[in-house]
Amino acid sequence: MPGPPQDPLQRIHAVLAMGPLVPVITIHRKEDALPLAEALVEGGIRVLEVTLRTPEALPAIEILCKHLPAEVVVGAGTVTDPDSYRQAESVGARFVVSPGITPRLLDYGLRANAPLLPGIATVSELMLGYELGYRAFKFFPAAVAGGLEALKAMAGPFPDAVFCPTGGIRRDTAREYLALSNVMAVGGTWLTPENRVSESDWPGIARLARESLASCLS
Ligand SMILES: O=C(O)C(=O)C[C@H](O)[C@H](O)COP(=O)(O)O
Repeated sequence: MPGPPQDPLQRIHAVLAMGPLVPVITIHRKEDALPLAEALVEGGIRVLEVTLRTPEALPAIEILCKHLPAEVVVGAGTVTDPDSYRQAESVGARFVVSPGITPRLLDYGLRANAPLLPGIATVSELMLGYELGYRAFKFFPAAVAGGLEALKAMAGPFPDAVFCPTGGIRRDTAREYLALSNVMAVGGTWLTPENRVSESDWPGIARLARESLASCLS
């Protein structure tokens, strides 16, 4: 049997194929990282994106990579330049998500250990990535950048491009995005509501994940 794909451009497809829902997580208290992630995993989530928006993010990624089961993939979000990309890789991030693209970021992603899911909001941005060989993109901010109709339109000229729309997606709209043939997964913060995290309501987080997955897969 062939092993896992070596090319970062293919490896990001393998990450997106692991689970249809990607929680976008911001960690404010380091001690929340593991119980929060374990609750999501208990609810059926297999891919986690921790945003590099707080000083706790890198230590949190390191903790999660060390303690979560190997079948759970932890990546870094809000990566905007090669320096933060390198930092994310150095703590074990298995993939990297950017909200947008820059030439330096796209170039680094071609050589990186952790594959890149580059963020695009327009066809021209998609084409910049496409020209370098990227075929999987974060579509951000999905709801305001054209939502379902934009993704349907992109399938015409770019039938082999796949997307993880993120931004403004909630439990009731996730299902509609996932029904599109070019959407492999959807991301969002709705899976980790701030009030439940601050109250350490881990059973509530697990339940929300389970219910969201069930409503997307039914
Ligand atoms: O930080 C990044 O790299 C981003 O691209 C932004 C996140 O994906 C959105 O903040 C999702 O937020 P919601 O719209 O609340 O689901």
